[in-house]
Amino acid sequence: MIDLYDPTTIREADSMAIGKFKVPGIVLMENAGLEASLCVQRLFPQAERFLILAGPGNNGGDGYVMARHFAIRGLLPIVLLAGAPEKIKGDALQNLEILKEMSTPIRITEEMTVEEITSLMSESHVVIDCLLGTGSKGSPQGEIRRIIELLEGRNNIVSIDIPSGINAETGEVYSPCVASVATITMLAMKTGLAAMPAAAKAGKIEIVSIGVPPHEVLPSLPCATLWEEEDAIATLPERKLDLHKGGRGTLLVVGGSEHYRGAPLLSALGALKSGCGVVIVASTDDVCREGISFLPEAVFHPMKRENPQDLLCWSERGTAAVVGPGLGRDSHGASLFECIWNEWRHPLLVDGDGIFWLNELKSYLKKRNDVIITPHEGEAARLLGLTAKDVASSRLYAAKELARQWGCVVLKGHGTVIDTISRTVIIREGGPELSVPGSGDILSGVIGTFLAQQISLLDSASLGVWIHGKAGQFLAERKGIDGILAREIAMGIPSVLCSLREKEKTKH
Ligand SMILES: NC(=O)C1=CN([C@@H]2O[C@H](COP(=O)(O)OP(=O)(O)OC[C@H]3O[C@@H](n4cnc5c(N)ncnc54)[C@H](OP(=O)(O)O)[C@@H]3O)[C@@H](O)[C@H]2O)[C@@H](O)CC1
Ligand SMILES: [K+]
Repeated sequence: MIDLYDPTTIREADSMAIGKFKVPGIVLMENAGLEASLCVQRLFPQAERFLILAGPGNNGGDGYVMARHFAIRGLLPIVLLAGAPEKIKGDALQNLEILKEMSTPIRITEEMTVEEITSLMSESHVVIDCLLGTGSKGSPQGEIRRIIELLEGRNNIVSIDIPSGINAETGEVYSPCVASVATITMLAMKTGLAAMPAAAKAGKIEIVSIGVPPHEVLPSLPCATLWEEEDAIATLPERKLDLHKGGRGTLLVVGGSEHYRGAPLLSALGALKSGCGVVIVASTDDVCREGISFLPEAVFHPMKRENPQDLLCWSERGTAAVVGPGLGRDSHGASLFECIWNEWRHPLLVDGDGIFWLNELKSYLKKRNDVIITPHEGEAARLLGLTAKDVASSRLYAAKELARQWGCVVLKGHGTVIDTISRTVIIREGGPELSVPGSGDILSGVIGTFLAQQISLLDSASLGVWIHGKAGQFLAERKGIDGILAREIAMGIPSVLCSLREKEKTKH
């Protein structure tokens, strides 16, 4: 698990380092710049010529320290000051003054032509972005804007602390924004570096020390966490030797309609391939009849249109339900959804058309605190009264708002965000291979499986998303990212689980 902190918390930690540990700010900057310069050399061992683009704040200050250490090692740094030099103050100014005493070239971008700047960029082995850090606000302006625009298309940029032009708290990307091959971030990872769309601008992330122990200056609860394989291993349900199928959970999947017959079957497949004990597909007569040949391992419950309550006969045996895959948007779908939401007494996952009905029927629905909703950006936008573009540009914010209304939300898309108001988890496994029809249905079954085994909402959602993403990734490595069928993702899940359990064994 990688802990993530917003810029305000990081700035408080910096102040605490200065206050509690009595480490002067200039020493923190020295440590940050020295460590960052070493890190750049580890990433680019052959590089000799470094172009350091420095903004007016302390992010620029880190750049002057880096330039000094490159020069000490006999390398060739050049510093370009972007923006008015009279704005530079404090620790950054002091480091600039030191640098001025050395022979390192320092130039002011405002006095340079585009050709001069771009030819320096082209001649450098590595361009280092020290334009804006955690003190940046909104889209880059003035000279900094001009310089970022000139960086467009370059593939040798390393950003210091954050790529200039992202919002380090929300993961929003402003225009223009630096796109880096690597980001060297100080003290701890910032939330915006893990959240899409900004995560795509950061490249490989390296965390460097500023000379104080992070756990001494950072709060014990991070603002969010990035899930890793070790978290999936730690969350896997236990498998005792005398396990029976009931111990693997009993999941009811409610969905399917005339035009969407496959969705509940894919959800059931996702559940069975994730190790669910019993899966009951409650659907139309046709789906149940045809479903038996697709998935004979499932139990089928043909629904009575006139009596949705009939489904509740599974309340005794069932331990969780998924409602929504292909459910349909006619009155039958509405009454089924309302019945399950208001009367099903076990944890519930709402997906697909279930999310449509959630929005339509919200004033008729009881308050529940055992529900996971799994919208994609379009569905999230509808629930929030925003556009899909708004949601895509600020995924952390959208997930938090949805969690406030519904308790636990899985905002799908690359860099899935899971939010329960008090906790935020980001999962980066999986890529474009997962954006295929039926992939979300599979995911609902995977998460449903863990819910059915009494794993908490947050852990079920995180484990389900991680496994689904990893299955996609394994598949993409062998077959590429195009033409994957959703059922192939499900078929890959046992290998993911197997590899996690193998690693679990070696840990003990
Ligand atoms: N604190 C510490 O102990 C340590 C901090 N460290 C380093 O300091 C960094 C934070 O430094 P910081 O606070 O000086 O902010 P930073 O991002 O460099 O720039 C602020 C300047 O940019 C300007 N500006 C803002 N937005 C803008 C925009 N959109 N477009 C154009 N200009 C804009 C803003 O102008 P103003 O708003 O004041 O007019 C101001 O002049 C941090 O990321 C890390 O690298 C490390 O050394 C470890 C120790
Ligand atoms: K930067």
